[in-house]
Amino acid sequence: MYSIETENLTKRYGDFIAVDHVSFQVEKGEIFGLLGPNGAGKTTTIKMLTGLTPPSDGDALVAGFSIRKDPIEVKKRIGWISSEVILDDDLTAWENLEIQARLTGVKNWKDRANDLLRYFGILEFKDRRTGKFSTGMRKKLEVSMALLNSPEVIFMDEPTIGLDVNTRASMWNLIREINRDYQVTILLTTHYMEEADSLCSRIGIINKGKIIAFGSPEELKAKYGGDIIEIELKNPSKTISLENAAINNNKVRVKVNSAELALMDIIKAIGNENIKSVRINKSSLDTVFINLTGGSIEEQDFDARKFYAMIRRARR
Ligand SMILES: Nc1ncnc2c1ncn2[C@@H]1O[C@H](COP(=O)(O)OP(=O)(O)OP(=O)(O)O)[C@@H](O)[C@H]1O
Repeated sequence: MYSIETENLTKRYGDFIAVDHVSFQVEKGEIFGLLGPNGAGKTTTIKMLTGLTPPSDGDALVAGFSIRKDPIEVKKRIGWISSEVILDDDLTAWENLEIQARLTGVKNWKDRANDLLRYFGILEFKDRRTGKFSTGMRKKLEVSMALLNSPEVIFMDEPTIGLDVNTRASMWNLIREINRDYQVTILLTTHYMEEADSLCSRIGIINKGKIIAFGSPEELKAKYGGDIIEIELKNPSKTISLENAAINNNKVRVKVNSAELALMDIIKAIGNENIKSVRINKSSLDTVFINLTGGSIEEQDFDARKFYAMIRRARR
């Protein structure tokens, strides 16, 4: 059973195609990741799935309703956490929840709000202005707001962008916990490989508006990844014959399916006496992305614009 099914979902801005005939399914209860560099089309996909912008072509069913025909029914059944700040810092946590309840048309929200604040351990701060909240507390409140209408699906656009390492780790735990305890399907976007690897049961890799690969992190690594064995030679002038090897000065890089299985044969082929050091790089989503696109999602892709907008608002 699917919580999200997209078919040829497409968004054009003039002649430019931001999302290009994207089709995928997200199973009920899973954490699904859309992974890709800045400008790949992740936010635009979320905006279409949450009814914020209509598709130019194609359609999607979210919680069983068409985003084209029944956007209002879709909105009733989803929660959304944007990478932008959504809290009003001049209001208390409780007042922010009240606004959320009004915006989403949730009638008897108070018991649910109390339960959520208790679940996240911030009930005692409910009457404190959110301007005084730590980043971790803000995230918990934002997630509480997204869960207020008991959604079937929560969309999270770059949920950990700009967070420090510790807060990011807490956010990962929190995402896993709400997925388990509230049985909510989660679709998140990220350009952090390790985030997708750690959190998602399945991933769609999106680049230039197209899904270029699809599967569990393990499947993607097995199909497009591969381990790399790097050997430093003592005597680079000695001839070496190895398949899939790139030799550069005194370094040999060999791409293999499994480093553990291939290592002994490679050492034998090179000769023990000619080896200075051995390094193994295990297959990662980074290798997958490089193999698929020829480039990597690097830290420079980090979106300073969004991050600083968030900080400015948080300080206001
Ligand atoms: N309203 C718009 N008008 C014109 N082009 C747009 C509009 N919104 C997005 N785009 C373009 O569509 C492409 C996809 O943008 P989108 O925001 O979906 O990417 P993304 O993968 O979420 O990356 P980011 O993390 O930078 O937001 C980009 O090239 C962007 O410039």
